[in-house]
Amino acid sequence: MLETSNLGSYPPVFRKLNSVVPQPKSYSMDDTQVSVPVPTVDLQCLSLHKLGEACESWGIFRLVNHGIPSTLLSKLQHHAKMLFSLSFESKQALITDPMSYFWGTPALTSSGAALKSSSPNMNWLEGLNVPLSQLTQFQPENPLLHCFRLLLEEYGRHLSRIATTLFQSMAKNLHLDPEQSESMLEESTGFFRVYRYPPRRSMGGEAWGMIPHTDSSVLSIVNQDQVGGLEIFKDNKWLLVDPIPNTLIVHIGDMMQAISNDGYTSVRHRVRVKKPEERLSICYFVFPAEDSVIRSSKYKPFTYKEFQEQVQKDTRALGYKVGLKRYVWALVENYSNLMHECFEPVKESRTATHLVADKSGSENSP
Ligand SMILES: O=C(O)CCC(=O)C(=O)O
Ligand SMILES: [Fe+2]
Repeated sequence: MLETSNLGSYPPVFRKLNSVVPQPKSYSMDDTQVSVPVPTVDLQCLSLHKLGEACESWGIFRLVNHGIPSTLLSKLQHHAKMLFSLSFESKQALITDPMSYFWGTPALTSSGAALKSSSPNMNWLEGLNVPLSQLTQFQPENPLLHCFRLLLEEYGRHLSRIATTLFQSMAKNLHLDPEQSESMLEESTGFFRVYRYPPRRSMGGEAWGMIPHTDSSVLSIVNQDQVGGLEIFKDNKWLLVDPIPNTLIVHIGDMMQAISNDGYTSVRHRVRVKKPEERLSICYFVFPAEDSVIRSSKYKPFTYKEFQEQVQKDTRALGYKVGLKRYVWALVENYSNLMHECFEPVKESRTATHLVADKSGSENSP
């Protein structure tokens, strides 16, 4: 429950607990909530067949027997909770480069600052952005932050191991060329997002913690507390992914979708904030090496760097992420044919976006 004494820990915009946040129609909250048992993958006895099925049919799975001590998971959650409960001003002062503190949006620039978007949507969250490769440079004097940093470092080593093991098994399943696939998951690109979703009280007090989106990553690995709120879109329905202690949720991201030639799907998901309790999650994202070219029969070749720059451009200009649709061969070709038929020069402002943008698609996120 949100204690009044804790109010000062929230960014001011979240302190008017009963204010209604405007949400576009496509994000309407009235659909029913049904829990879904997402497929389970056991990392200790990894079945390539089960893993393949989960990635093809769901784009998400629950990971068990991952080898992370439960004490590390609970210490991380506990420390994250304590950090977030510091005053808003202390967090702004303490959380400095290479970490960053943000709220209201998960869309950040490469330096970790909130990205200015044309979208009016408010995501009901505050978060820390933590680039793993720069974590050792962060030597905070604050003992709580120092301890949290050490825990994240240890956790980061586990997640690099897990992501690599999973990716290598996926690459085997997909018969990827081992030499080419090596640069498709670059451990040094890994970063954490630690989120707190402030609670909402009754009476019209509803908002999205995070609006519907797909992740741009190869893989994303979520460690959520027991409050719940993560939902996925499957078979035209939004379904709740219940929290289960000591398990992790793995999402297929856009890059994995492209690498797999659409064999695996980057799952659309969102976070609902409804309960009068705050929710905490610690999410890990990993990407291809920035300049490695991703080739597939579905998409024109691109590097992750280009993709990310495009996502940021779209988010600034349109208010949402166009994502992979921008790179679909057929759409790109149709568009240029259309232009030739019209005998018109292709104007800078009329890019393929106008043909492929899908506002229900998503806002930018990792
Ligand atoms: O907090 C969560 O459970 C999910 C966060 C998420 O989807 C994201 O950061 O992209
Ligand atoms: Fe996400």
